[in-house]
Amino acid sequence: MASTFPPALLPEGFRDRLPPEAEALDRARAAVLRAAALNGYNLVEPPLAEFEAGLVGRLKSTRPQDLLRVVDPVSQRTLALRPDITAQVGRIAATRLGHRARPLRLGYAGPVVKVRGSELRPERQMMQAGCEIIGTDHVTAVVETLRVALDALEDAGVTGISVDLTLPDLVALLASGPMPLPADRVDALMQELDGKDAGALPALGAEAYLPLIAAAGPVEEALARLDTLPGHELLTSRIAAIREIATAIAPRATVTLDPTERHGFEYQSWIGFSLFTTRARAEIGRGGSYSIVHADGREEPAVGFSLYLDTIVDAGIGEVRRDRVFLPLGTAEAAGAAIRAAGRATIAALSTADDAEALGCTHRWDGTSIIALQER
Ligand SMILES: N[C@@H](Cc1c[nH]c[nH+]1)C(=O)O
Repeated sequence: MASTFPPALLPEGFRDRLPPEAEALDRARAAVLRAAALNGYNLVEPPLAEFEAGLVGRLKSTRPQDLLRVVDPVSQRTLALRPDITAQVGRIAATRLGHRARPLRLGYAGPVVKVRGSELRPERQMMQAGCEIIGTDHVTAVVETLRVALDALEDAGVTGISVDLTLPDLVALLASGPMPLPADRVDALMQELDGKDAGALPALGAEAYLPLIAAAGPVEEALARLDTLPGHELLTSRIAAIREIATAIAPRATVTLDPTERHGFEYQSWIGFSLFTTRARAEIGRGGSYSIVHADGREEPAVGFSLYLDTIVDAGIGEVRRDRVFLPLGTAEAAGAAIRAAGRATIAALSTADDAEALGCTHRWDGTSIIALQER
């Protein structure tokens, strides 16, 4: 009979996680939730889908075209799959937890779905896990979120961590104040800064911004270059904040600064950061400050981070092999229970034909003790 299955089993950007990666993903997720709980963040579990209108607007940046949407036959309304849990945490903080004392600390973990993958990360479904502090975006809160992110990453077995700091709203603020530039040129300037195209700045009348291009790299050198810009209160306070953050996390991570990096920071405000490991090309996380829009239009400051657990797992991090002990048919239940209590997995024979090695067992129970199987 001809197969009725489609030639590609899954849509582009979606995949099955198999062993041992599925287990590594689960472990990474547990590491984030442990770090969150130990640092006083309470867990929230928002749903996978909600009304489109609920996901757009809360953080001022999500656009309907960035959402994977469906028309719900039940409500006759457009639903969207969440592309980012941070916006949902913002909704919860502004509504059902609006009365709770601030700062409010919330943690989360779950899958998110993007309408499009990126070059470095073609997957459209990813596991996101993170923490948000709602009620402040002070530098002390930024330092705390970075420390919790580092706790989680270290617990997950990630090494060679670097943190790339950025100042998402810096150019716009400088242009509207201390380093004036007509509003119609600000977008062009930002694009040239994205491309680090120093040659294009004079044509825009934006020579003053040249030091921003040079001010990318290891944090101390980058700050020294930023210091050469004429002293403005705004810049001085940002430089001081970057120094404070860098000093606080430097013992645990390499810190770099790219003051004009905007890519991926659609809603972050004064500070943003990307997390990397030497073992993966793509980011393993991102975060920063932002504001949550309440129903009455009031904006509440917040700061947080999200880790992209798939990138960690794809780098081969977090795979822990557990001993697998084969229990021949008829093994006493108590014997298996004792082996499991010691943290080993048991694989019980269901028939005399079951083969320990073929089933991936590392050991076998011989009725009195655990015998290692030969390495194949
Ligand atoms: N959710 C953002 C990162 C973030 C968390 N909190 C603030 N920013 C992202 O995945 O890019």
